[in-house]
Amino acid sequence: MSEDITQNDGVSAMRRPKPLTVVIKLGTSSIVDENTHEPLLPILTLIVDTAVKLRKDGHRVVIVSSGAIGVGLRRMDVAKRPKHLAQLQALAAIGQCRLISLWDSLFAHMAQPVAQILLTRNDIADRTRYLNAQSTVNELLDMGVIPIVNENDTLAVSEIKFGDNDTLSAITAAMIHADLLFLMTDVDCLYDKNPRSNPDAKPIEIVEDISALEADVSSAGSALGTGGMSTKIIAARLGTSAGVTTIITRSSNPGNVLSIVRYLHHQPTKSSSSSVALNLMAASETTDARPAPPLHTRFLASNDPIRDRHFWLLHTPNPHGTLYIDEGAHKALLTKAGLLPVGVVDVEGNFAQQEVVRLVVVNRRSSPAPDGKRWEGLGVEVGRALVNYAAPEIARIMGHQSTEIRGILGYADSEYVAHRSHIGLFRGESSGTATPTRELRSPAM
Ligand SMILES: N[C@@H](CCC(=O)OP(=O)(O)O)C(=O)O
Repeated sequence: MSEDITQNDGVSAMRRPKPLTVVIKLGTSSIVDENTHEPLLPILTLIVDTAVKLRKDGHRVVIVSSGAIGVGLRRMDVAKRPKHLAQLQALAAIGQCRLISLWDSLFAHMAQPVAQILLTRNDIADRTRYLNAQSTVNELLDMGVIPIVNENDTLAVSEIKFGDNDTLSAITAAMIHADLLFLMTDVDCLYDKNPRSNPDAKPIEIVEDISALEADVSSAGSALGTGGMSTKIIAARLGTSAGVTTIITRSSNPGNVLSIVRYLHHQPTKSSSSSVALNLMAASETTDARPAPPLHTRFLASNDPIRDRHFWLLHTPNPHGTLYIDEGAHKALLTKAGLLPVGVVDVEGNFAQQEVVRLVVVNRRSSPAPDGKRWEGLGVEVGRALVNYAAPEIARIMGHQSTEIRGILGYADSEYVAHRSHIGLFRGESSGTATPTRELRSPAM
């Protein structure tokens, strides 16, 4: 992640880290006052200042901005967030237009163009739309524009909602292979206990392995927003699994973002071969004399990130069905083999070829439910796959050798029910779309 640059004299060559792609997520409570719903102009102005400085440092910046409903409440003089979905959607439609115009006018003072991107989960579910969203955001970044992303609340109903913008920001960051995701919140960082009720709570500054995290995430979201600390942890799991270093820091001091990025992007020595990737790691911090950055929690990105098609597969909502597979098949998937029909135990749903299904591991030796439901509802979801055969076909070939497929179906498109490159396996991160069969590995809380 670093590049060689040759100075004008053509003699001295040094390495300087490549610019970063930085996603900054602001929740409703950072955008509008919780009681009056008036925009928090001092914070918004500082965010603009920070984003413009990051751009001047050469970085690519995306803002994920909540606040449409909050701004809509103020615009229509509605005192309390309504419960009715249609009213919320109407307020979001009113507020989003004001919100983006507010961002646009603030950034216009600094001659910084911005763009509005509104997404629903369905946009992510459809592979073509996902790739379109990815290339549009990348194109905007190449043009030096700051995309401002929010959920398309007017279209999103519960089953196609991200639900909270923490998740949306992590999916956006993963989609564009961001280096850093900042989740701005009302505390400096994550603590081992709730700092509001425990004065001796200790900050957690670096999280190397999020699955081993022990922290109190009981702080609820604000009256307007939907998130809280727990959705930030889910977002951090998503982000880090996709190779995005995820940072929690205080939203009331947006300048922290700039200090942290500069700290992480700093090149310690001229001759060092260290890269941005190394700088994002905890170990490098013990060896250089940089001034400490502001307090924050940094979740380190996975060294083996799940990206592109695999990330999309795992986080696409509403899989079309379920394949129950045995433990032998699961083991084979872990060693990077594809899914053969012999390892499939049961099929649920009526999906077609090339649709996404859940993969659920069951223990073949434990007998299926006696009520004729077979394996339905049993097992643990371990991943998702894009299948080569439709549900009725898999029902016929399951348990058989691949060499028998042609004899059974009259044709054989592939020896695999799903090719390994079309299978994504969970590693402890949450898709936010988990099924009841899925055993989520949540942090000890
Ligand atoms: N999309 C919604 C915000 C969703 C939400 O509540 O997000 P957050 O405030 O980040 O918990 C809006 O713009 O009002």
